[in-house]
Amino acid sequence: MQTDLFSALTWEDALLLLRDNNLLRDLDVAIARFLNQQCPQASYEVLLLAAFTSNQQASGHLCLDLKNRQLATQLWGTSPPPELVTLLPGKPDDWLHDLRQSPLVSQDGNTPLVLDGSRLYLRRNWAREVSVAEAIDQRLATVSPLPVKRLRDALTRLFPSADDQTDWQQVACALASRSGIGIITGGPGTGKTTTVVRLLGLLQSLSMASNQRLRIRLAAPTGKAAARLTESIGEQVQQLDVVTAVRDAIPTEVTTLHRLLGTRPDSRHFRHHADNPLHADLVVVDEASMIDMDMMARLLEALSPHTRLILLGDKDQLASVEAGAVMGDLCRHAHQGRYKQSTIDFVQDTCGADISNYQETEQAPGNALAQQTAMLRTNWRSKDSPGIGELARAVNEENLPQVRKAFQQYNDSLHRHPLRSDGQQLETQLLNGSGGLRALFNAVATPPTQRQDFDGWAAGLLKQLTHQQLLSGLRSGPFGVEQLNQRITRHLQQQDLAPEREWYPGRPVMMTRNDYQLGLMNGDVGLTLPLLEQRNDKPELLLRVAFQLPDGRIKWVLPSRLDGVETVYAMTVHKSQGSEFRHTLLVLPDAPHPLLTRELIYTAVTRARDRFTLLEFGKPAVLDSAVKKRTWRASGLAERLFK
Ligand SMILES: Nc1ncnc2c1ncn2[C@@H]1O[C@H](COP(=O)(O)OP(=O)(O)OP(=O)(O)O)[C@@H](O)[C@H]1O
Repeated sequence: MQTDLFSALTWEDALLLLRDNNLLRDLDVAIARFLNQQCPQASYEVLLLAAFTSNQQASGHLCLDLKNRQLATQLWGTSPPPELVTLLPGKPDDWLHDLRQSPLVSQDGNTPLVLDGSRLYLRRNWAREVSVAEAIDQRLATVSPLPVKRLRDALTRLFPSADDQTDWQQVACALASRSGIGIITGGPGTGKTTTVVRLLGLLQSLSMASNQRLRIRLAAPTGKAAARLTESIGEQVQQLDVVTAVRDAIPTEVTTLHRLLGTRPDSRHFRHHADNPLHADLVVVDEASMIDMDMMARLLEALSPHTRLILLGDKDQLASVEAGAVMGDLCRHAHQGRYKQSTIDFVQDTCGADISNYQETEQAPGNALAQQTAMLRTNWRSKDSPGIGELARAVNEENLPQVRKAFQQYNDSLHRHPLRSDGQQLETQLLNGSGGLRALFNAVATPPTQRQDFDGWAAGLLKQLTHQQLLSGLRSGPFGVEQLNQRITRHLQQQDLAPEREWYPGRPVMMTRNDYQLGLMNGDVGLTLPLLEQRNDKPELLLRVAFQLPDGRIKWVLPSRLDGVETVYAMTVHKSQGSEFRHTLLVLPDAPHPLLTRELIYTAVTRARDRFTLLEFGKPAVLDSAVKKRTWRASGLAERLFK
């Protein structure tokens, strides 16, 4: 039943009106229609709430939390149209009452909608969340205590320089070695890769001492992240202080999660699942903040109970594109530690370190997962460019004076440029300089003459492409990547660097979907290059797009073979996750925007290795407003794990 202006509307009219006002999608209306077919007596309110629940996935939420103070924003967005709000009469308590009475709703997953406390889920999302929580609980219960003395000896060998200060890398290794799951979080350069390589050395040497060689698999959510980790792991394994046989038994090839689980053509299902688990004793997944709830559920399903899982990632980065904020939920209290006395004793015995400052309290108790979680706290890389680390920390701590101070203090690596939207300063910035597009286009214009040099040339240019990257938090609008890419392409044409054609030498492209036949994944970046081929004894210039595969090989693809690609002079911050660029430039629009959040700014800043530039089309307050806004995603995972 409803009131006011729209009192004569049926549930279907109301949903269509909401859809026409972009508050719902066609899919959400279709779900409500389906539910109405299943249960013709379903009430107006329940059908509307079902459609709104379905719509939450578009914003990354797993459910509609009827008791959360952000409910109004979840339902209506940041500027609710007052007359449309009356389409859903009543209050959350009334809705909860209606839902509990509805045959479409249960608490145990036997109905299309599930009400869990005050959280309303579509059954599939609820089932995913429950399965992730249960799988993590099971893994936590798989305790595999190694003899303390052997562990201590091995840890001392691997971390020889551990002084009086707590070496969190060593602690992370100790914790991860004792159960079926370990979580290592830390900002950029805090040594996640270093730690995991030492952990692999530790576990493999202890296992090989008992004549068992661990089957280890390494993975990351995207091809780019996998390629980056392959490179850094390869270097670190070489430096590992273990016997050669152990070093040789540590893989350095990192695959994508999709490949790890085994994609099947034309199917959403993977080859590995509960009935056909992965053949692995230890699985390490990097960039875990990019894993959504669905993928995490599939990953956990594909692991047999004895397989140890290590998740690495930065809990403060943007959450996954799809629904869920799994890493954030798993690491909710990582900063505080919340260790139990037994964990503190274990760390003292194995590492000789005192972590009692991070003990749980009565008000802040630690759960089993917290005992398996370690946060790395020292940024080792920032010694080279401390400004980036300082800025990232200030953003993370919502410390606006410190953000401003960082830009002033580190003006060699941090820059703020106010821009006019009608000027061409943006284009000038991107073209000039050592990592700029002009240098790239010049290099592209001189292809090697010998076939055997093609791959090396392409690898060098793909690396050069990462010297500079323009990012935006938005896709559409004048400051979104779509228009920025058009703008830059136009400018390159005006400068006679690019012709007015779709495909031309120097055009960087990004995959916008997975192409299993080509072995390319959504987010992979390629560069269009001219190749000199001999055809009928004559040199002919052919265009091919070069991609670097996670194992370092170059894959050449005909442009016409690529249908899911877009130009990528500018990239969304979401898509930049898992990548690092020497110079990262972030465009900020002329006014605050709901999508610009602290996590987004932090993620953009931490993509930069040497320099970070803010290109501001509006007032400095746009940055302040973004830093003050936190991303929030409705999910019950943390509560399930911390119950
Ligand atoms: N304990 C340490 N002592 C000295 N240098 C270290 C230590 N740990 C890591 N480093 C150095 O810091 C740099 C960053 O380390 P690493 O690549 O392991 O960090 P990460 O957290 O994996 O970084 P990313 O941000 O790329 O994910 C490397 O050059 C590494 O050699």
